[in-house]
Amino acid sequence: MPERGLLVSAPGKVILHGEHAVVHGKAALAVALGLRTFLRLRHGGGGRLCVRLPGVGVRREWDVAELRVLRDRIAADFDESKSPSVEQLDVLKEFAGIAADASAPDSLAILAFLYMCLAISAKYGDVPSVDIVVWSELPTGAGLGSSAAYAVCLAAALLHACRAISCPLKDGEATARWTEEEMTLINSWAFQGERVIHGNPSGVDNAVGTWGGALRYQSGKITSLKRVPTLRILLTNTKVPRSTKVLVAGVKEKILKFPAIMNPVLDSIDAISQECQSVLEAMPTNPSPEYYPVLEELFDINQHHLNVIGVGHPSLDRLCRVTASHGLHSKLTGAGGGGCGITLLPPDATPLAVEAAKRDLCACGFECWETDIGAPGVTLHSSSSLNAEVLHALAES
Ligand SMILES: Nc1ncnc2c1ncn2[C@@H]1O[C@H](COP(=O)(O)OP(=O)(O)OP(=O)(O)O)[C@@H](O)[C@H]1O
Ligand SMILES: C[C@@](O)(CCO)CC(=O)[O-]
Ligand SMILES: [Mg+2]
Repeated sequence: MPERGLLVSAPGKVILHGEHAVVHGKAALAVALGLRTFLRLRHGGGGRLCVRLPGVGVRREWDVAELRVLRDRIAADFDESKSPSVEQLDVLKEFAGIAADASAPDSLAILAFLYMCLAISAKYGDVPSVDIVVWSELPTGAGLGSSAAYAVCLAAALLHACRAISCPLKDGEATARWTEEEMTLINSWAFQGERVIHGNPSGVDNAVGTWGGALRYQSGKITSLKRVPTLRILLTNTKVPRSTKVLVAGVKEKILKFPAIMNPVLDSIDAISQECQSVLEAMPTNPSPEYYPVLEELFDINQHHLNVIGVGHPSLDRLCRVTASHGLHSKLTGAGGGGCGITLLPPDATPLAVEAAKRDLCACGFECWETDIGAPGVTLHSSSSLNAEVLHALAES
């Protein structure tokens, strides 16, 4: 890789089943999306570190010397297995002029950046003098893992800048992936970044952002699905804003208040993930309609459960009603409370029915699109793969 810099990307994700339950030790099934976050890092020199995050309206620049002092102030023995402490985050907030209880997208993005940059540079090298810009095809805060894709890109780029991971890209190659061991390191640091943004993440989103494909995740254990059929999924963004951190905290509160009522619901969600995995692994790669009634029923049951644990929203109820009126089954995906829903499109759904459903969803003010699933995880790109459109967007940001 030339010293000029690097370009990395990581995919968003769709959780088929197991959101929220996965935070409490149950299984989740998740697939990587064909929508990605990109990060370009350029070695700057001049002792400055510059970050541009156009998706959340951030443009910040610091003296590397100033960041070194800050790092030494919060220095502990930083490690990829250590959570950021409240005290460390308080010092970073004060430094960046962020209110103690701030939860705005730009504040959380800066905080995650500062933590990851200082922690990684403390462990592996020095604070790098670089220019970083991050942009995304993912909607922010809509349930598609934008925070994890951001954290995975940051982890890969900062580890690379500190020479803690190699440069797998060979001359003439457009893209390359890191080794399993390096991806494990990227994933662990991305998890710490997710902790800054989410408070108490399960780790499923950063696992998908790192490894890509389709996987089962439970208590940190990642298993690739044996076989993933080509599922057609319609994604719908209700555009209702919500915060994963707040929703995850709300579920925890409900479980503590009504353990005997909520724990069986989480067990049932776990059984749904199990059942869905068995069906997916039994399905032929090419879609076959006979498996779909079970998948659809599992969507319906889980959507009810997610309402019971308090993460539904009237906009998501509406989404489910609209698609049901066209014979299609939907559930929320990610943290819920608004954000995105997914609709299963069986091979025997007529193009007319799908088009009519899309039209009615758009008439509700929602945005919907079909996208590929099972995309590759964190990837290093040659900088020549930046197309004109992207270069223009970078110049504008
Ligand atoms: N492209 C980006 N640039 C900078 N920060 C980002 C970007 N994308 C996401 N973020 C950060 O992640 C936060 C959104 O994370 P949140 O977990 O609430 O939503 P999500 O990850 O999109 O959904 P879910 O966690 O349910 O899948 C934003 O508020 C911002 O701080
Ligand atoms: C809601 C949740 O289960 C998924 C968010 O995409 C939170 C998490 O697993 O960290
Ligand atoms: Mg998130």
